[in-house]
Amino acid sequence: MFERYEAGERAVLVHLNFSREGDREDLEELQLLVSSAGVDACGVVTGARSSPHPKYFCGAGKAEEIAALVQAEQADVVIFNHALSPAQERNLEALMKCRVLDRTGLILDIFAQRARTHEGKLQVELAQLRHLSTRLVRGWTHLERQKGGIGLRGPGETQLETDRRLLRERIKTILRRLEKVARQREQGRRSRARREIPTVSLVGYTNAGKSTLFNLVTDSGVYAADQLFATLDPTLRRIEIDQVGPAVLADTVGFIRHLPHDLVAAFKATLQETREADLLLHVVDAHDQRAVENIEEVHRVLQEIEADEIPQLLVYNKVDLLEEAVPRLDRDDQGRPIRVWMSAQANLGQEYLFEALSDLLSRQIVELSLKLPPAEQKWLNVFFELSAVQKSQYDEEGNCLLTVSLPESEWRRQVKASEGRLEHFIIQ
Ligand SMILES: Nc1nc2c(ncn2[C@@H]2O[C@H](COP(=O)(O)OP(=O)(O)OP(=O)(O)O)[C@@H](O)[C@H]2O)c(=O)[nH]1
Repeated sequence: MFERYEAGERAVLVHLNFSREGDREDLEELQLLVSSAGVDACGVVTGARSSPHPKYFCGAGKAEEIAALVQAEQADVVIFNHALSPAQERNLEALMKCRVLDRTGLILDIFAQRARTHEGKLQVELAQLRHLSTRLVRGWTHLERQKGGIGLRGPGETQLETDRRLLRERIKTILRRLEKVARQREQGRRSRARREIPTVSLVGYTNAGKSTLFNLVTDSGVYAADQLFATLDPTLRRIEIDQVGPAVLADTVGFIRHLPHDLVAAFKATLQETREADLLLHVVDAHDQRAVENIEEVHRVLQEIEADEIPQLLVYNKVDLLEEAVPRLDRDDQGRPIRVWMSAQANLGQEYLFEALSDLLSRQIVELSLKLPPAEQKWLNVFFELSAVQKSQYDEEGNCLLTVSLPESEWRRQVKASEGRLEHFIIQ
């Protein structure tokens, strides 16, 4: 993984409006991302365009304006709140005489700073190398060799061919290692399923307070900071829940608007943990004016990664910042917990969270009687693997009569895997 980061660098931010809706927020988010990277924004250039310009992304006049600001402010880097093509980046760097970074590059740098686990680091490096491989061109890297810092792209142009080969080899090695890590993780997941330990995943918009909540609940030292993406890797801890016993709590990376799609793919394994969860704790910053939009955005992403059918508990965090709200647990008409109001930082309302966890997870075990015809008895192995079989016997026709007990979410997953057939074998 590259160490490309230097705190205290001065950046000029560029944000162009292509449509009116949401523009202001996008710029705010860029500013958050930049401060999260430890960079000082020394100027902002905004503008409007109907479509990107092929040479500089912005128009030539706007590019001159940015270059003048870079000069006046002695900026180290220019950060575009957009996706630039490699050619645009090169053209801009030649004109600005400083490093130019696009939104993907910036987010990658933040990921690189924050990755802690082996798998997370490999994923970040892979995404960085892929981003870099499209940008490794003759006559371009001279600027990067002068000094370190964000946006440093790597090897020099005289080494171009060697660099390309090394890059390909490195990518292959990382892919092999990632495969191995994924296999190990899958084994871990299976053995958890065998022991029937439920998994609870924290999800939520970035900066909602997931890591703080994770620390409070598990009493461990996961890094929490008032910065975006303080969490990159799913961090797993065991917790004890009344009437349920042990459960695994997973902290995951925060969601963000307009996360470049190739980054979502790069972090698929990070999100994998979320897909396999029995329950999602959807943490919301109750004090954020955009709380409702953030909830919608998280739902949209969960849908994208096919985690939207997993039961969810909304955790409205940071109630200490609200005048009217007090820690409490809201239930629906059937008495099912739907919302917890608490403060992870001020340690308020933790008991409501545990009450809801106990209630939701103990409700989730289903017990079913099934009659599997001879042609469908591979399912017996599946249920044995999951330690779900309570009783099994055969009748004269060779049907297997069995009673299974397993988490509702696991049952739903198996029904899906059987394309719905399993449901026809239930006997009342
Ligand atoms: N006032 C207040 N601040 C909180 C509370 N919980 C978390 N914070 C603060 O909110 C900021 C973000 O918290 P994190 O726990 O890092 O948030 P996160 O959701 O894990 O963030 P990402 O890793 O970016 O996804 C930190 O400065 C916390 O101290 C709370 O209950 N009240």
